[in-house]
Amino acid sequence: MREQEPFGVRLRRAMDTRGPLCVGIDPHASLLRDWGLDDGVAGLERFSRTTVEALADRVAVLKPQSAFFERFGSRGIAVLEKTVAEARAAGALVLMDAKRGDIGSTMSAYAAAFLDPAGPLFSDALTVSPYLGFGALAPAVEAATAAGAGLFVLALTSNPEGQEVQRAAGADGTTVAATVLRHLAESNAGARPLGSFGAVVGATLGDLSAFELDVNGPLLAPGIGAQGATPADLPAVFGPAARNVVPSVSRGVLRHGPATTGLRESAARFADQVREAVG
Ligand SMILES: O=C(O)c1cc(=O)[nH]c(=O)n1[C@@H]1O[C@H](COP(=O)(O)O)[C@@H](O)[C@H]1O
Repeated sequence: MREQEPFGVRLRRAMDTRGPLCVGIDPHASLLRDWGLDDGVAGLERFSRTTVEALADRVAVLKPQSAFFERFGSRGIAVLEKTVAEARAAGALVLMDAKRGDIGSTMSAYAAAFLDPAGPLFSDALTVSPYLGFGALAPAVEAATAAGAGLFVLALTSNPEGQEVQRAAGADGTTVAATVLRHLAESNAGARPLGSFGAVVGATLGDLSAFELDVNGPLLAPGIGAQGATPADLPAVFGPAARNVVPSVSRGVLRHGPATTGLRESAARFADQVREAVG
């Protein structure tokens, strides 16, 4: 039985009350250094806890990037577990950025790792990769639905290298990205006010009017800040779908730590700029 409301319902509410900003928790070695922390598990823990304490009570979504925790092995994963639990307890929705994707039978295990409410890494949503076929993600779709969780499926990523795969077209001229977006629209059909199955669409990509971005689900828009995009770019990239965009910033906010005020003021500035750009 579902233990909580669907992710799309919870996300829409959070976007409406807190504003739509997502802040990534990406403990780069260079950021740990800049914060005066050691590049080890103690530094990782301090960095993550500081970010959660500064932001989890005010931004809609926090997005820990799993790789930065995995690089410390089991002790890093233990910090990730605490980070997820503390962020959720403080009221943020947690999007686990692990970009998982495998054949269906293995995808079931990834779903158990991140989308089973009984698991220690259970998160409100998970980033997943559709490049083994959207259908291979079915176990994650099922697990997310059962748990009231969500998925963000890579569609048009913020990095320039993504285009050779994502804009490749089949015999009928349909691009890979358009196919992913169509599957998402089908997965979200009938959901109100917003489906739980989102797309990742970079804010760096310029005009995307060739793509049907209205999938009745959220659109995670990374690339703001360090990768060069700004909130002012959102209307031109997303058009009418901008109302469903969750703009995502990692280094652009994190570089203002370790002071809590620095992190909060930076997030507030991005949130203001998003409000000015998309209302
Ligand atoms: O899924 C993501 O979050 C993601 C997708 C994408 O297309 N581009 C992208 O940069 N990301 C992630 O978003 C974050 C961007 O970090 P900054 O460039 O520091 O804001 C990193 O954690 C990336 O892994």
